[in-house]
Amino acid sequence: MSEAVISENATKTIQTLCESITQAIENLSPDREFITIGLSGGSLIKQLSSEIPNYKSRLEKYIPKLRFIFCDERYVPLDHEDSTYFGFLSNQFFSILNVPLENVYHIKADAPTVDECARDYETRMKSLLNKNGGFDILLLGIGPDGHTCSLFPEHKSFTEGLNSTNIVIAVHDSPKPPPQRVTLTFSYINNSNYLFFCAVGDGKADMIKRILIDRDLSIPSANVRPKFVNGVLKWFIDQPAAKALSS
Ligand SMILES: O=C(O)[C@H](O)[C@@H](O)[C@H](O)[C@H](O)COP(=O)(O)O
Repeated sequence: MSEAVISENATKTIQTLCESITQAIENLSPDREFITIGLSGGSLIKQLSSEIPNYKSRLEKYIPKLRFIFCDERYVPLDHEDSTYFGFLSNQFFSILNVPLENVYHIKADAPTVDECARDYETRMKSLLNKNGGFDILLLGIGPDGHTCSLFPEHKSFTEGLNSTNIVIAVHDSPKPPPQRVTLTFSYINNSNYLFFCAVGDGKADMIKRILIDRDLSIPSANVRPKFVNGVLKWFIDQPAAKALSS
């Protein structure tokens, strides 16, 4: 199932996203010992952290089951301002929800190389895969160039991300700084149950049209599609990001 939910502004978009995350957790919970949630970086960090307190009471009883991973992460120290983990920590996301930090699977930033960092992260990801061989809920952002996670257009990360059988690959020369990153690959992204994209602002409008109307598969984000009949792909978009859809 694929759906686009257009809200009038960024705040409403994030509210709708948080409502869907909460419902997905409620749906999955009866059958699950634990539920994996993949986080992305960029603007999503602040947006999610500012809205999530409103969902705290509904989420409270599920918190012990939640396991957080990162859909991609920058290979920088864990207390570096570019670290997505640090971004969520410093915006109080985990503390607001009382998530024990041992349930947050961050990269080993002191791995000697980004390749070793990717291999180590993949090893720890394996125990979190669900029976479909994917994750439960992935929260995805999209860049103005159409990248998602650290899978960039016209870049080795994209072809490798499409073809690799690894869960996690290393990126050495990301066009968006910082250059060294690790990222999930498409097969594991697309094996996941709930794929929630969040796109706000008119900087995303052209890409949203090329993905949702033109179905342009040269754009990495357009290749995010659940493989399972029950898989859900939902785009949470504000009016400015949706402005090219009706023209
Ligand atoms: O680490 C990163 O850079 C992200 O994980 C990246 O994939 C992000 O989600 C998009 O670039 C959208 O970012 P914005 O919402 O800030 O445009």
